[in-house]
This record gives sequence, structure tokens and C-alpha cells, in this order.
Amino acid sequence: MTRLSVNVNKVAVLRNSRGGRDPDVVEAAIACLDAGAHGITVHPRPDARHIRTDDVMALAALTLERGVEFNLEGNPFAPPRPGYPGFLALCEATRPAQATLVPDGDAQLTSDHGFDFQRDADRLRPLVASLQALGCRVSLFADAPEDPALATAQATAAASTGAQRIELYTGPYAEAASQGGAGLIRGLERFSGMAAAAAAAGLGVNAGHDLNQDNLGPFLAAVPGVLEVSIGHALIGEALHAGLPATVRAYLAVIDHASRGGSIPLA
Ligand SMILES: CC(=O)[C@@H](O)[C@H](O)COP(=O)(O)O
Ligand SMILES: NCC(=O)COP(=O)(O)O
Repeated sequence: MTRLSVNVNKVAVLRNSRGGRDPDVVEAAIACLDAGAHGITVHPRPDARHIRTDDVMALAALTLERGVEFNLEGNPFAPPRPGYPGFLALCEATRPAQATLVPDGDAQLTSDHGFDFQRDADRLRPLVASLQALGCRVSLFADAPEDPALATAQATAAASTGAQRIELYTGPYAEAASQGGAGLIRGLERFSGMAAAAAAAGLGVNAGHDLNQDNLGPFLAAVPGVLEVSIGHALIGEALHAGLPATVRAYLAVIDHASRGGSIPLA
């Protein structure tokens, strides 16, 4: 069965917008694990726009204690800076079960492409080996080319790095799914083709980016054998919607109680 790793980056976005601790990233991760999620993902950005180094440490401790996978994502080529020690240093300090390497830049709003393995394999190889020496499984963020020959070449080059898995960058699939029609069918073919090429090259396949409750089912039906999906942005947004009615009712109950002259002692 495909495993679900919940990305809690967006909880940190909300927290950082006010400073302080709330909503608490670790409490959110505990809620996800209590609900049955198989693991926790974070993608700390060097500009610390959401997940910070202290969150990475705390989530590593939580996932270790709970015996679940911690998936740490990041660009291994991004230089350290104040507040961000660099991806390898973070992995060295926290030993995540899975390190997912992503070629993202500072100026990017979010991750928007995978590696070009035919170009990047040589510089990835020593990093993959270093991360594996720390005990991490290594996964590499990958595009799904339309051309089957290119998919095979990319998958072969990805495997040549020694990594155990790729993570299919599903942003283009999510975009196609939101529009439907022939584009969606072509999109799914691209992804199942790249997954098959990766499997033939000996790589396990993860997937993530912009997956949601509507597009996940069709994706998993068309792309068999996906080992793990990491989902954050949509899942946290959906959780807000799902939780709003109960939360509003709880506030109304407090107001109702108070307006009847009731008092509730401060905790
Ligand atoms: C690699 C990937 O697709 C996710 O990690 C995504 O980039 C989340 O990062 P943000 O929450 O910063 O958008
Ligand atoms: N690796 C993908 C991930 O962690 C979450 O991406 P998104 O659901 O926030 O787009």
C-alpha cells in the first residue's frame, strides 16, 4: 500500500505569521500520526520562511520516538546561512529515514521541477553516498518527461547516482487534473511511463506536490506501485475547511455560556 507522509510546512507558515508557538508544528504532526499517517515530511527553506532548524530537530525527535519515517527535503547544493546550516548538516544532526533531494532555488515560491539527471548525476553521486552513510534512504525529485526515450535516459541516470528512489514531481499532473480532458490522460501517461522507467532502472517511486483528495485517487490508479506520497499544501487547507464548522460551534458555545452568566476558570 502507498504510504502517506504529511508535510507540515504550512502549519509553520501560519505560526510564523504571528510569531510565538501556535499553531504548534509538533502538535500538528502528532495529530497526523495519531490519525494514521505513516510519516512526517518537511522541506525547510534556507530563508526559514516556514520550517526552521528547531522544528526539524523537534520533528526528528518525535518521529524517532514514534518509530515512523521522517522525510527531510531540501537542496543539497544550497549554501549554509545564518539560521540554516545546510541540508547535509541538517541530515547529519537528525538522521532522517529518508532524505529527498530537490533542486529548488531561493526565488522559487515552491518546488517546481526535478533534477536533470543526465546533467546532474555526477555531482549528486557523492552526496547520495554521504547521506546513505548517515543511514538515510535517498530519494531524488524527478520530472516525468513526455518522451519515453528521455524518461528511460533520465531514470537510468538517476539510478546511476546510487539513490534508492525518485519522487515524481506531480505539479504538472495536478494542473492537468484540474483541467481534465485529453491533457489529463496524456499527463497520466507521462507519469506512469516515468514510474515504469524508474522501476526498470531499479528505483522505488514516491510522488508529491499539489496532490489533493480529488486528484490523488486517479493518480494512484494510473501509476501503480507508488511507495509513498508526501502531501502538505492541499491537506492542510482541506483540514482547515473540515475543522472550521466544529471550531466555530465551539466558539459559539463559549459565547453562549458566557452570555448566560456562566464562567469558565482560566486554565
Ligand atoms: C518537494 C516538494 O514538492 C515539496 O516539498 C514542496 O516543495 C513543499 O514546499 P513548500 O511548502 O515550501 O511549498
Ligand atoms: N514532496 C511533496 C511535499 O512534501 C508536499 O508538497 P505539497 O503537497 O505541499 O505541494
